[in-house]
Amino acid sequence: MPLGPYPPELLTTAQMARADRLTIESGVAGMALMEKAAAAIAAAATAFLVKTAGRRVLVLCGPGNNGGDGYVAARILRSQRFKVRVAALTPPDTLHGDARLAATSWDGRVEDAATCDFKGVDLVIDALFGTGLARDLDGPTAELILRLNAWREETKQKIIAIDIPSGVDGTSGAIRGVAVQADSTVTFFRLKCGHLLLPGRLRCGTISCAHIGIRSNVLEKIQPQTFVNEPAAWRDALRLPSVEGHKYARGHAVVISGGASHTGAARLSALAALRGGAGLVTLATPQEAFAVNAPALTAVMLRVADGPAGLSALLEDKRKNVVALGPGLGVGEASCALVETALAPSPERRAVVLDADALTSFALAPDRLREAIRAAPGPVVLTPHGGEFARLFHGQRWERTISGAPISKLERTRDAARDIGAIVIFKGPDTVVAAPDGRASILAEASPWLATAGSGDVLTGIVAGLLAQGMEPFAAASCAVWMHAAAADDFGAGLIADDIIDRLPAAWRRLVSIQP
Ligand SMILES: NC(=O)C1=CN([C@@H]2O[C@H](COP(=O)(O)OP(=O)(O)OC[C@H]3O[C@@H](n4cnc5c(N)ncnc54)[C@H](O)[C@@H]3O)[C@@H](O)[C@H]2O)[C@H](O)CC1
Ligand SMILES: [K+]
Repeated sequence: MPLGPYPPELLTTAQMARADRLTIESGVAGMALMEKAAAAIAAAATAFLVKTAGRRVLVLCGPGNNGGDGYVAARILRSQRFKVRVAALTPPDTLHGDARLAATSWDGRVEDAATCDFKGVDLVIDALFGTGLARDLDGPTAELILRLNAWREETKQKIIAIDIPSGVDGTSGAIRGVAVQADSTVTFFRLKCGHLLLPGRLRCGTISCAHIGIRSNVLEKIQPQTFVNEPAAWRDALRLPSVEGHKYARGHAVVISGGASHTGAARLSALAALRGGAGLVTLATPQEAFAVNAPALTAVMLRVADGPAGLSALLEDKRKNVVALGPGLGVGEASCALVETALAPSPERRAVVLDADALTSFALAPDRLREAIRAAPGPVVLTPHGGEFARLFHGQRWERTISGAPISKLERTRDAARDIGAIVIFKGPDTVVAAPDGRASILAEASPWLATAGSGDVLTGIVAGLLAQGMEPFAAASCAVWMHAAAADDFGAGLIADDIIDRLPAAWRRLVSIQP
């Protein structure tokens, strides 16, 4: 369960190391950063121990500066009269730099972590590895982490991780061999991508971010491209209705219905587009499905549009500025032709949202979709889930990075967006949105109840609704993902897709109440 709101930027471990270097070059001592980091950890530990009346802390220290933070936190906690034990992977006199200085500030005993026990311990502080983790953990270190996790499971006692649970790759969220299962993670300056990407996020517990004296202006040099998907990242781009505005000023979205036996999905998208803020929404239906769709619609309008010719005729109305298709559309050549019609060159910068069958229809011919997107006059947003993503982008690099970590969902989405020239919303519990120019956002938290039939159709509609209002496309895609999650969060347990639509006004109210 992460706990927002967080600072907007997300960093890779290399970017964090650069922030650290730039700060030290500007005259701040590395030890001063470490003292502040350790103080934040000690404060989190104290809050826990006071609440539980526990007194006994075990700090597990690794060979680098993460371990250094651990030694300093141990010293601070002992000065507060907690019973503190320190166990280390390597003897303190083998450490270097700030870690060595930190270790000398601890004048107590240092046990061997490989053989230490957890008897009577109320809280473990994991200071084994942080952002310097460079390869998979194995041998005695891996055994220690397995023992630690088993102790937590058995005793229900808690673990606080310094910076990131040891074994989680800060950049990708991958587990490098094994990883600590923390209850709480205290990180510094900015969250790392691996805090929000799965499976890393599930190892962090609640995440908090402490300020340790690194100034935000270092980001001007680092230029992060990845953001937490929270309103701070896109609230300025939101279009709110103006007093003198009319419905056409808020755009007209067209959603394409499937055949008579597959109409529900597109109706969910259409209603969500309206709730997403489009001024008008038309459901374009094949003649054969007209009688099914007509009695099921009220505020959404209905027009017959058979095949590409019917769609072209409908789109002659220049005010129809977004087309969304895919939900319930069917997989095959007929859907490819409809997508190509929606993307066809025209003087208008009409936006297109492609989901579900509109994506799967191109699985055997992704180049054909790429060509159509390249020729499209307006922004294009694709909303694949894992299966659709794998089908469409199967030519992607899947191998590991130089350090051996798997390519993350973030990088795969970014590659896909660049490759196909569209904004890609890669759905899941850690939904990533990426734009062809490299910007990306990661959703911090989503209700597991969102994994329900029709949920994706609703997201497609919200994207269309926001694009219809003229919102900048990357912002619109990120905002749609957030609104979808916020509506689900507002509803709570037992959610079905229709409930997400019903709760979109609550998400709007949250957004309207935030001052830009
Ligand atoms: N960034 C900041 O502003 C601050 C960071 N602090 C803390 O420092 C760590 C990062 O420290 P670093 O020394 O770079 O890395 P680690 O401590 O995570 O570990 C590096 C250490 O471990 C060895 N190593 C790496 N992978 C493995 C492995 N799989 N098996 C065995 N050994 C491994 C590597 O060779 C190094 O020796 C950051 O997380 C913060 O906690 C500062 O204290 C505050 C400022
Ligand atoms: K750690």
